[in-house]
Amino acid sequence: MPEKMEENSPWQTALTQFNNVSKRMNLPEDIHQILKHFSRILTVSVPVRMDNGSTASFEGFRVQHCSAKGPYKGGIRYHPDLTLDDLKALAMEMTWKCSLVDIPFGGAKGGVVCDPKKLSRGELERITRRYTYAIQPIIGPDIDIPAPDVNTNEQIMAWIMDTYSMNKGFCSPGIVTGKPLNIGGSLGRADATGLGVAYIAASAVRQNKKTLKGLNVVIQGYGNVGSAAGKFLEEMGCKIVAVSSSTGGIYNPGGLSHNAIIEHYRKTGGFRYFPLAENITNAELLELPCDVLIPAAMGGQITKKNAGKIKAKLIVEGANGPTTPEADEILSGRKIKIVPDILANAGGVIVSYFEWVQDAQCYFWCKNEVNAKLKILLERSFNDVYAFAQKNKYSLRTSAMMLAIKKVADVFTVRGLYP
Ligand SMILES: NC(=O)C1=CN([C@@H]2O[C@H](COP(=O)(O)OP(=O)(O)OC[C@H]3O[C@@H](n4cnc5c(N)ncnc54)[C@H](O)[C@@H]3O)[C@@H](O)[C@H]2O)C=CC1
Ligand SMILES: O=C(O)CCC(=O)C(=O)O
Repeated sequence: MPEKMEENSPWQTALTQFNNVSKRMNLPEDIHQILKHFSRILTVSVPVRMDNGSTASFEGFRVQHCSAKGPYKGGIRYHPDLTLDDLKALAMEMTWKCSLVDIPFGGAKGGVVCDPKKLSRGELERITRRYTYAIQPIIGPDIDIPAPDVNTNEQIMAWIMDTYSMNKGFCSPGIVTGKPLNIGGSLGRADATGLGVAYIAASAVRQNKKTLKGLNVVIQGYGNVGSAAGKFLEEMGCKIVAVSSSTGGIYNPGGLSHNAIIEHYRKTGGFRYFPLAENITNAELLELPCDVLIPAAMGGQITKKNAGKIKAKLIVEGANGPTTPEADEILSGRKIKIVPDILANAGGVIVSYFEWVQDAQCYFWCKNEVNAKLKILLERSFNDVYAFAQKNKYSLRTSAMMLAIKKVADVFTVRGLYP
């Protein structure tokens, strides 16, 4: 019997999902035991001088799950509600994600408990530099390579790269990905996760002999991932009908122009009160009628409370962990297809891998080359997962996890890392 999955913390959910998939695929017990634990969890104190002269101490973490296939890889999140529990779930998911799309990394995730909206640029820089100093003993271009996640961006990656390089005494571009171009960033990284979401949406509708042309799309969270997905899906012929940020969203069944809503956000700091659109809450947005729903904000948004009211035909998970296991079951009973996060949002870490490769060889690729390689990896991964799901009658999530875990287990078997 699979373990019952309550709407629990992200870590309990990730662990229960792993336990259930592991049981289903008869994962050897010794490998199961290795993978349910973490290689290393570091908690750090980040004391920082604030602009008003006081000193504040923030809590920071770096969680490293498994490095059997290569250095640890995963983003850095700045959020006031961040917990170690969130990061454990996210780090484990990074191991599965990298494995699924065949890039030579293991999983990690980190972050600082802080609210960037309440910090000045100087405070943000000092937090980032002090956090980098604190986790420096366990990161490195061949050890653990951070990247952007929620509320972090290429400027923050530049400060991490600079602090690490200063402490080492030489310039080390390969320490982070998602950096600005002029310090070793890759063309295409900023948009890669969203472009990947669009490629995956196209692959998913292709299975029903359809194209994206004319499909209505709703996107929760129009940040780095959501807005890039919106831009590319619009270019591919979709109609973006609703978008949101943490303060709420807008809806126009006739369609919203990507450029116009971005300009409105730039001027007002939000999407609400956009001309010719209805203001809606994030909860209302998830229940709108549409062809494709893209959650691209925080985890745990689609739950047993709203899963019965979702009207989308297809869900493509831009965010990490947006659907709880109970919601998954309800949606699957309602025949709503879900492309899981570890496949749908893998475009970001794939181009991070390309950035790391380019930094190592000190030779940089053009954007077409980056995007073409991204498309090949994502379409191949989607086809593998889809074929496995069809053959075995599993959901796309279970199939993706099984394929990913199997590849990690095979590495343990060959390397002989287990007793
Ligand atoms: N940045 C990346 O390359 C990758 C990000 N992800 C995941 O995608 C999601 C979004 O990440 P980013 O776009 O990088 O972050 P971001 O910080 O650029 O954007 C987040 C967006 O979500 C909105 N938001 C925050 N809380 C919300 C809430 N409670 N309800 C509705 N909207 C809310 C924000 O206002 C913002 O528009 C996260 O789950 C992240 O882990 C996954 C793979 C890669
Ligand atoms: O680009 C990366 O290395 C990691 C991105 C990330 O944190 C994620 O895929 O969730």
